[in-house]
Amino acid sequence: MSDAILVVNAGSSSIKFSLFLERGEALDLLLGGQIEGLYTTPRFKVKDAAGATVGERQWSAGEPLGHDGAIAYLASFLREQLGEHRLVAVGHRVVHGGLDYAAPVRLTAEIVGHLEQFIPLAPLHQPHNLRPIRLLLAHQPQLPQVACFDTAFHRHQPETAQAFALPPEITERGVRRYGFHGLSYEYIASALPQVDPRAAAGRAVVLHLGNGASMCAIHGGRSVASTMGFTAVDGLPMGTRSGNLDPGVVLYLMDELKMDARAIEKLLYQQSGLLGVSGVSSDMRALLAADEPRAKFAVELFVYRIGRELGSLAAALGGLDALVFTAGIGEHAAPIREQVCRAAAWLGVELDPTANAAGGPRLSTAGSRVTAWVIPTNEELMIARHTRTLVAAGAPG
Ligand SMILES: Nc1ncnc2c1ncn2[C@@H]1O[C@H](COP(=O)(O)OP(=O)(O)O)[C@@H](O)[C@H]1O
Ligand SMILES: CC(=O)OP(=O)(O)O
Ligand SMILES: [Mg+2]
Repeated sequence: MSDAILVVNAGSSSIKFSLFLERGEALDLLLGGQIEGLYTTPRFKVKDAAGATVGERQWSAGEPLGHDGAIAYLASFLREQLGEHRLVAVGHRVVHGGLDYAAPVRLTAEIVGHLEQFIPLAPLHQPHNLRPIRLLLAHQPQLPQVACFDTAFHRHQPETAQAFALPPEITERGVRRYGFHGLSYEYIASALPQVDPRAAAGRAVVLHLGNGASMCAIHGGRSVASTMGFTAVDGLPMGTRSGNLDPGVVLYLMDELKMDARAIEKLLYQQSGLLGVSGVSSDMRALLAADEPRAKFAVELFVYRIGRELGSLAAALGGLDALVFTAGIGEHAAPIREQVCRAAAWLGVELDPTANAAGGPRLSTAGSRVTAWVIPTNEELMIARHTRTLVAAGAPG
């Protein structure tokens, strides 16, 4: 029998989860999976640490499963899987921690109330992140819950990296650059010393290219700049998000197209990015396989923007020692990595095409001045580590 930590990453249409067992110093994955397609075509799939399927279910269109139903289903599934093991804590990914949360925190109803104020800053994520926390607080108030924030890793960036050029009365309201995907970057920063000690002590740009996509400049293990800002719609074009935009475009949409805030929100978060530009799909696999010129242009634009941001982040670092690719596209899309590395040749990146086609981990030639790597991210393990540390320290709940 072991103590178990459940990790929950609840998104707008999916709930991802992992169950870890505490084995001395180690956190061993027992199982991990997700319920995706909530409200449309819900599918549940769970695998054990060796990748074998241990649970699978689909719901028919006549059984619209939402967040609450999915959580109830998960609770009974996990109770069964836990068997002899004892659930000691639940760790959650919470996307926005605002100004106040620069580290993980043991959750109380009061803190959840405080975190609800950031819903407008992360409308695709925050409300869904908080929902299972509220439900668990109501049903199992004695079970320790910990929030791990995507913003926390970036909170110690230099002030110049965090500030917008706005008057202080606006900045003081918390209107500043936060940056996201911090749990992923923190995990990569923890793994890089074993992979490339020189870069871990020096200057690396990590490219988290998933459905949400961002890049982070890391110096000696600390975040110094990132492409996402006040919200997770900033920076690179993403699956359905626009990425950075001249703010004048928003004024134009309001004044000339008479769009209100909700309509603009929908456009920028759900109808833009790879999906909006291609008109085909938000999924990079579909775009790489498509012949339509618009699909090709969406990929070209994605790579171009990455190249531009790379120059900017390398400038913030004062040079570059390594590039690290991670998340769905970064880990699996060799053609994207190849194009990005070619666009980064001027910085000293020399790609080894064979290594790239093989998926790395090293992508650069032996003689390359700047190294390039694939490191699979593990936000769940990072959350489990934080949760264990906080609960072991007896943080009050
Ligand atoms: N083999 C692949 N080739 C190209 N893109 C891929 C591949 N596998 C996954 N992806 C991309 O990764 C994206 C999902 O990344 P992921 O990090 O899992 O996202 P999220 O955690 O934000 O849901 C998908 O939208 C898809 O475009
Ligand atoms: C912050 C963010 O964009 O997260 P995700 O990639 O999960 O959408
Ligand atoms: Mg993700």
